[in-house]
Amino acid sequence: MMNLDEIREDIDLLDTELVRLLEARMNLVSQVTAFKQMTGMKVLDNSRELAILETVANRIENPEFTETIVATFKDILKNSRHYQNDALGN
Ligand SMILES: C=C(O[C@@H]1C=C(C(=O)O)C=C[C@H]1O)C(=O)O
Repeated sequence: MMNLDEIREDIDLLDTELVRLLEARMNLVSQVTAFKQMTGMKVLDNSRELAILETVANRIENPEFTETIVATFKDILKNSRHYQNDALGN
């Protein structure tokens, strides 16, 4: 079994990767924002968000983590909308 420092080192490595992935996601969200600005589409797309959350829930292997991970993705989507609304001056 790993000691606490070793476990935290692994968490830090994963967090590094998560930040990289979240920044890559936000770069794509930023492109969606530009598209919405040009087309006048609304920021919120409820059916798209429901589809994302369903896909996420289906991908989780350990059901013990479902609630936490789905809640995390709900926050990601909420903050993505917040970013878009700020960028669009809403
Ligand atoms: C990025 C979009 O805007 C919103 C945020 C989403 C996201 O962060 O994935 C998904 C749907 C929208 O409510 C989008 O429409 O694709």
